[in-house]
Amino acid sequence: MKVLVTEKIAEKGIEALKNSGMEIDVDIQLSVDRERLLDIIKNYDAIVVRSVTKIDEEFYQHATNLKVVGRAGNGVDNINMEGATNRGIIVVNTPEANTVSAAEHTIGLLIASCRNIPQANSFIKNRNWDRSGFKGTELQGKTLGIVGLGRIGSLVATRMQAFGMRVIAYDPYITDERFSKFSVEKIKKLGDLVKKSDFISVHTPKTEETFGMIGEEEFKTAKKGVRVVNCARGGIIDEDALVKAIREGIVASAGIDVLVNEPNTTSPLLDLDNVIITPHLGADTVEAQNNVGVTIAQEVISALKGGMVPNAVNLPTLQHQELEALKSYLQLGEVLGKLYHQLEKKPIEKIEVIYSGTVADMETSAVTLAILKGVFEPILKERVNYVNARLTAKNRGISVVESKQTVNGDYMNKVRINIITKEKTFTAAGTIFGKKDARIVEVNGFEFDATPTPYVLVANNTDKPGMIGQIGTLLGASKVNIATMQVSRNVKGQEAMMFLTVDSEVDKETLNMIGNVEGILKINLVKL
Ligand SMILES: NC(=O)C1=CN([C@@H]2O[C@H](COP(=O)(O)OP(=O)(O)OC[C@H]3O[C@@H](n4cnc5c(N)ncnc54)[C@H](O)[C@@H]3O)[C@@H](O)[C@H]2O)C=CC1
Ligand SMILES: O=C(O)C(=O)COP(=O)(O)O
Repeated sequence: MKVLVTEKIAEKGIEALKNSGMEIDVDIQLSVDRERLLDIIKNYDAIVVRSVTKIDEEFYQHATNLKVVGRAGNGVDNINMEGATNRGIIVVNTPEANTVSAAEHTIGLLIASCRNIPQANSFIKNRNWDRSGFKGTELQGKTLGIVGLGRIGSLVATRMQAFGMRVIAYDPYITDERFSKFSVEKIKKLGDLVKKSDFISVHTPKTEETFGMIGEEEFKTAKKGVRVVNCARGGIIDEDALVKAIREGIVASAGIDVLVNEPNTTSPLLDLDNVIITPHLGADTVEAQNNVGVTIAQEVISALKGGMVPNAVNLPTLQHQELEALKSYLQLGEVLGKLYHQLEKKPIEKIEVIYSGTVADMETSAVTLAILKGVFEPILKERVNYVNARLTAKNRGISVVESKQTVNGDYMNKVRINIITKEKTFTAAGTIFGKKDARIVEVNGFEFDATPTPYVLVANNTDKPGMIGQIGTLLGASKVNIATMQVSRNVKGQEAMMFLTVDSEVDKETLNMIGNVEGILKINLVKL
């Protein structure tokens, strides 16, 4: 596997990638040398970027072997998510790794701007001593309005409370409990927050809704002398409107870490004395970069290995513990799904997934993805993965319905799939014994207790003497060892199903010979 790193990440991260046996190329120039990037990206399985490299539709068209985009950081606004999902490319980031640094930088900008620290520093370093031009303002007793009370916003909120600030926030997407948890007053309308705040700090992602959300209209109603900070994304506070509001004396100072266009040395904000600007340094601390580097390396490695990754942006969000608890169910889900196209050939109309018992209390959306991945893998191979499994079903006109039953049946937990076609419904069910032992417990109404193994022979036969012996003889003759064997029937003398786990592949000729045995109705080698 080859990984291209186009922006500076911590040495520890590079080492971790190398130690996993990947071939790593680091070329920081490629973040801005677009032509060369597009030219060589086809040679790579994964790319690791920060906020500079633009991962857009044109990029994906050249990245024909790409499986993973690793964002060594938090914001993913430089990455086209739809393009990745359509192609089954996993996008992973490190949303927790640099939050403290971003919050601390926000606070640094807030204090430095309201006390004119950078301006005074430049002044004295130019060999001037004059205290008259730098009078600041205290924080204590002032109102800080936070827009976006997420990871970083909430850290800023609690830290600024220690300065004696009254903290209010506008975030329509979080619960009242989150406001209470951080002792932050909830403001229902952005306009009201703007009117009440002495300081405004934005902490939302850049979205269609947030881009320009603090603009000319908002500045018209803001308190005269309001101070603003943007350490989130350029343009959340509209840059032109900010320049105007500063010139008009509405905004007393601004602390800015991010600009709409980066890198940028020509923004009019740079000409204003009461604006202090840093070149996107929010995440630039030793701790954050070590954290980010090591985390992204681990994530890219697991994503390349084809598994679920906790911080995959275009997959259900899972915490590490949740993922641990779900691992065996993901494996079981894939196994159940894989049975279908290896046993049946009918086009699917609908897939029902029923979770019952203890698994019903878990975050099962990822297990449904595992089932869908399993269903399509035998016919689409590596073109289907966790990222595009749902989309693949949708594009094929297949509806997917999940339901949960908390009542326990025969098993502590059970995952059941009903695959509905025009002619019939295929069913399969499985359970997890103990902590991690997956078992197939039912296929098409026949009950088993079968441990999935890479090769399974599944036969439908008439329930009569001699069937097992004949299959055993034919497999023995072709040197295939039977590991385990289970036979299930519902009515004596009618149809039965055999489940034989075998230690190696069974060749076509042997399969044909078994198929020709009188009483064998159907035989399939299933690869799980
Ligand atoms: N300057 C830097 O170097 C860094 C910047 N960032 C940026 O900081 C920002 C915040 O990051 P996190 O706190 O980790 O994100 P988060 O996802 O934890 O929190 C964002 C919050 O914004 C809220 N939100 C979304 N749309 C909103 C709207 N229209 N109005 C009000 N609230 C809205 C969400 O409900 C959420 O609570 C992101 O833009 C991220 O890219 C992050 C790290 C470093
Ligand atoms: O993590 C983020 O969202 C940041 O803004 C940090 O960006 P960077 O990795 O320093 O280019």
